[in-house]
Amino acid sequence: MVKHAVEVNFDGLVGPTHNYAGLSWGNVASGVNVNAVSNPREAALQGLAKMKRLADRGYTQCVLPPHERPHTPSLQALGFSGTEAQILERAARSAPSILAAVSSASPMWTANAATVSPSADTADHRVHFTPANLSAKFHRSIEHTVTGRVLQSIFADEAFFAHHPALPSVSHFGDEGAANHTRLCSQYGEPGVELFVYGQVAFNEQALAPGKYPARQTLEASQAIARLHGLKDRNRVFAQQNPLAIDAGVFHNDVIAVGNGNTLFYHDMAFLNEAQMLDDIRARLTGAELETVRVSSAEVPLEDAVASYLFNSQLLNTPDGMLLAVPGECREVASVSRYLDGLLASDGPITAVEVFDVKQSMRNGGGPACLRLRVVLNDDELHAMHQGVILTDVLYERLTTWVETHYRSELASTDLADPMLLEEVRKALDELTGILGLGAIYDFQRVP
Ligand SMILES: NCCC[C@H](NC(=O)CCC(=O)O)C(=O)O
Repeated sequence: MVKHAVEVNFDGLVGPTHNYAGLSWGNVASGVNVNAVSNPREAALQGLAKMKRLADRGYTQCVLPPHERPHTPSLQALGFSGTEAQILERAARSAPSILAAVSSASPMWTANAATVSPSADTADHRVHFTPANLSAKFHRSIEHTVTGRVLQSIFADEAFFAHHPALPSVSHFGDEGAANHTRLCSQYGEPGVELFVYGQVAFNEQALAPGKYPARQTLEASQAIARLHGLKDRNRVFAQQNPLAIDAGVFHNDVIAVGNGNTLFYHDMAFLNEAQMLDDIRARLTGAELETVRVSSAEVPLEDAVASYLFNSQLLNTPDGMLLAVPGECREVASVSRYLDGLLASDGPITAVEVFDVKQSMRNGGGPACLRLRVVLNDDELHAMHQGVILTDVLYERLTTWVETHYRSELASTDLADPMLLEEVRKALDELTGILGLGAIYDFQRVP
């Protein structure tokens, strides 16, 4: 019997140290906005407003907490010693890039938090989670420990949920989580086809790979996740990203493709071997025909797709078709805005477009889809998970007040060494774990 299931979106709450440090080579926005002054308060409120709008429309919306930043244990591991103030001061003086890396609010992009396989797809019929090692970028490689703790705290019941440690943190198994993973199905509760998209093959030096920018996800990582999660051949497809797209700034596949239900929305430059991939999906998808919404380079040039983040949109079911939740930048790029008008006039599966302002995050290369981790849960699983992270009106109000109380409205790279900032962050996060009922998830809460 197929169980009723829903897609739950877990958005990352933007952390109090949100800043522009230019840490992500290959991510165009991160490079362009390096050293701009950020507004962490506005960033967090924009994220909360997106969550609230979707919750108000009836979607089950949850929150994932930010991480402790600057992360002084990472600085200590790299040889900076003394009091916390001295550690920050010494890092700022001799290694400002390292201080910036351990201060990034990058855990906000929860599409990179983990890969999640719904119970309808897995061999043991549990929901499987693997935090992404994010080994391609130092500032992101320090996320998975706390991400794993948070996911285990929320999905604690072993009868329903299985947790794996992150893959080995080396480039051979570079894993960027759900940003390179999308699932196609007829109904959420039916077995689906999980599409794993990788940037390069690690153990074959001859294989085609991008020449300019790094490919963050490897085939070997994707295959390992599929094995760990107990996915059978009929529940998984592996496809390579077009290296030309990566070299044009498509550092994750979710910058150029998004799937939901039986629909795959993508750009014609997204995949290296599109025809084969579509055949592989069609051969496996049961209960529905695959619908493709393919955007040609003639309609939307690749650079416009990257500038607007058209494909970094959330594709959501509505009672009559699908809603595309796009970033505001899509209406600022002429070809994309025109395309969206045409899309709405067509009679395809996407029947509505709504604009969301997540500009603070966009300037670091994170659109609406980067900010959320999708977790398909059946009714029993939804009931079994920790309820304190579900966004209700009350929680929205509490989190908004919490942000307004604790967040600065300006942050420059020179502020990262301010010991007051670290104190503010810890005070705020300590309060947040209380609000969300998550227990001691941060290092500073666990040190005796
Ligand atoms: N899925 C969107 C991820 C965006 C993220 N940006 C960053 O980390 C930029 C941070 C900075 O440059 O300060 C990344 O590239 O992984």
